[in-house]
Amino acid sequence: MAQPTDNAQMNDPVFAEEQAHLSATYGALQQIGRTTAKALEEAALKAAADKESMADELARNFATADDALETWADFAAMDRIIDGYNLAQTANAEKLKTVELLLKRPYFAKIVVTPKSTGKQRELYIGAAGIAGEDYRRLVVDWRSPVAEVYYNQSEGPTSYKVDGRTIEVELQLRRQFDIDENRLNAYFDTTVAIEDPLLLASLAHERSAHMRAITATIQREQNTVVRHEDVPVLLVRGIAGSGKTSVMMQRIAYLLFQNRSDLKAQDVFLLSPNPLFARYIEDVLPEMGEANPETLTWEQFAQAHLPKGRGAGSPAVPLQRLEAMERAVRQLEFSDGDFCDITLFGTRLIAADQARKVSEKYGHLPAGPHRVALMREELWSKLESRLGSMAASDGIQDEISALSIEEQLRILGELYDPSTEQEAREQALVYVRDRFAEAFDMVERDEWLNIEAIGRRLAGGNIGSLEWLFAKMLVTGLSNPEARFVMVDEVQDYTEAQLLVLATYFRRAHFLLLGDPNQAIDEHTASFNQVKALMGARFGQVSECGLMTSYRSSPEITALFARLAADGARMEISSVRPAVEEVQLVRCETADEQQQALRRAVAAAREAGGLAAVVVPWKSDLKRTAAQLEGEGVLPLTDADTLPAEGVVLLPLKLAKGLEFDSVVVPDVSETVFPAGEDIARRRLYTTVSRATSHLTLISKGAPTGWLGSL
Ligand SMILES: Nc1ncnc2c1ncn2[C@@H]1O[C@H](COP(=O)(O)OP(=O)(O)OP(=O)(O)O)[C@@H](O)[C@H]1O
Repeated sequence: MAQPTDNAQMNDPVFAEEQAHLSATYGALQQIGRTTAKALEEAALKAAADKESMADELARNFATADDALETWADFAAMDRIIDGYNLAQTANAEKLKTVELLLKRPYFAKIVVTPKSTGKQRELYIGAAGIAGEDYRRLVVDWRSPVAEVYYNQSEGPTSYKVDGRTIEVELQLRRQFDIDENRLNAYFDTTVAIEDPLLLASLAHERSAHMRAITATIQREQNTVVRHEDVPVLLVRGIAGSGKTSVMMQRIAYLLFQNRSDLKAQDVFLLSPNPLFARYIEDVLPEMGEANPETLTWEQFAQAHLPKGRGAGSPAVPLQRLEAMERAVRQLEFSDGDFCDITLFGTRLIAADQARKVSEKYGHLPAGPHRVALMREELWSKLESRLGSMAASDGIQDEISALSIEEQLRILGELYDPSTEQEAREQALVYVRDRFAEAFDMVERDEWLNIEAIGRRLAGGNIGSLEWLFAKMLVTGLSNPEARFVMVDEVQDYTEAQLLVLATYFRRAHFLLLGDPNQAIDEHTASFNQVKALMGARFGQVSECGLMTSYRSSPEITALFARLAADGARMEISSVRPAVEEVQLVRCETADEQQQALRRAVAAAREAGGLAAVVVPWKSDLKRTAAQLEGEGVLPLTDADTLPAEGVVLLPLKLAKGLEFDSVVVPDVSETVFPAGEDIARRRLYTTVSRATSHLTLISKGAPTGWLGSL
């Protein structure tokens, strides 16, 4: 391994050579940037000028059918030319984005490989994106390109990578990592082993920041298995706390977007995150990699998007058997009179329940399910149109329009209401009525003419909560998102089987990446990994699995503590790659007063240690009391609506701390009363709490500490 000091750099020919290569690459990138920006500007000017002259030259002659055809052909040709400009502009804009990204750090690694087949040595520089020089030679190779796999495999000598399922055998002669800022080479390292990976250690040594960072340059071998995993219906990743599950998930999204560049858009990817605070914590990772964010939502946001207004997401603790019974019952479902509702808007009934019932009867020969509902929806749509048509013809409407302000008339009609003929009056009235009742079409589209509550109760054989309501709607109307291509579920151990079934039904064509840690299941009734596998296996046929056992977050001392708290199977394999910091502090107090003093001292020490510290309490209901104990200490209580600050001391409940990390963590009470030794959920809650800390952990106990801590 070469890690040149400043002095050594002067005399190190390799360093000088690499600095020269970096300077040349940087210069080339700047040149590409300039050329591309110029091309963009010139093309924009030319397009504007051409559009103007093309528009002037257009004959706009519709006198005869032939003239009209010719005019349309001219228009189409003009459109094609404009499309061509737009395409070139988009490509150039993309290129400029890549240059901007690479100018921050042109590359982070170099590999020298010799393919067995050709025996011709290749030198490749790997960066956050790929780009070719003006001479068309590859300047930087994208980290997601097939050959870059060799870098992540981390072994010198004979190795291989895959292209379209074909294995390419190569000899890796050199694997060099770089610490680079713009055009300055700080150091280079020739390495293969993670534990001696200086770039990784340097990256881990940086203070943690308010936002999660991409780990592109330092993805480890076991993590790379997940990032570059072949496309499978369901990939289940089990990883200990801080093993990089979330980081790996973000890298995989970037990888998939690259792999499927031609047809996968970020909006076809969905990310289920534990809470909005966490969603904000990760929102910079993909943009930092030059990619757009996927649709990120919590379970509550997902559920509420489909539930009737005012209905909460409800409890997810619904037995799976109940949903399975509903699935069986829907096969025998018959609609009955009470299953239909009026569509009413602003006090006007636009579609009567009885109309919906009649439409349903018309399709009575079909099973009461998605196909029949789709046909009914279409017919009710037409009925709504005719209803609005007759409303437009009624006298009252004309008075309503006349009473509108000038601004409203212009907004809705695009002109003032001043019809010269009956026909014109009716046309304008129709525009007005359609605008006023536009929401009614959405109501028809959302099948609000169906009484899902009543149908759901029949399917479930009793009263239903929000989750059953949602599932009943999916079963009966076919509500789903068949366009979604990938669904990522972080913290999967916190989902119940029922929630997973709802997600699997809604995203029925998507491929799933599920990441979690059974030791971090902090709620009752959530699915075990075996249950996750059985459920997803039954729906999608195949569940592939990967494991992550190294902690990149916590010091060895903290990792050793949560490894002791892990369930037996995982305990032995858990390790940390960070340098040692300090022992975990356990402060035993006998009185409430002592505990408060200890807490205040711990908070002061955490503040002193720098970075971001958190006081993590078990429940939301503990917040008020702890905040009172810490009054005057400048501790910031956090809620769902907040964003994580870069430094200071925050106070938050465990549920909100999920997935996050802090330089210091203070736990106000780890006594037997709060974490009873006989309860497994207490073990998991303690494991999750302590594993939020990267460097400093202080546990305070009022009375005897929980038996889960053993002889700490
Ligand atoms: N290969 C890596 N290189 C650099 N940093 C890494 C790497 N892998 C993980 N990390 C860092 O380790 C920390 C933990 O990562 P992450 O939050 O993704 O883990 P996790 O498994 O999702 O954690 P948890 O389940 O405990 O919430 C983060 O600070 C992340 O940046």
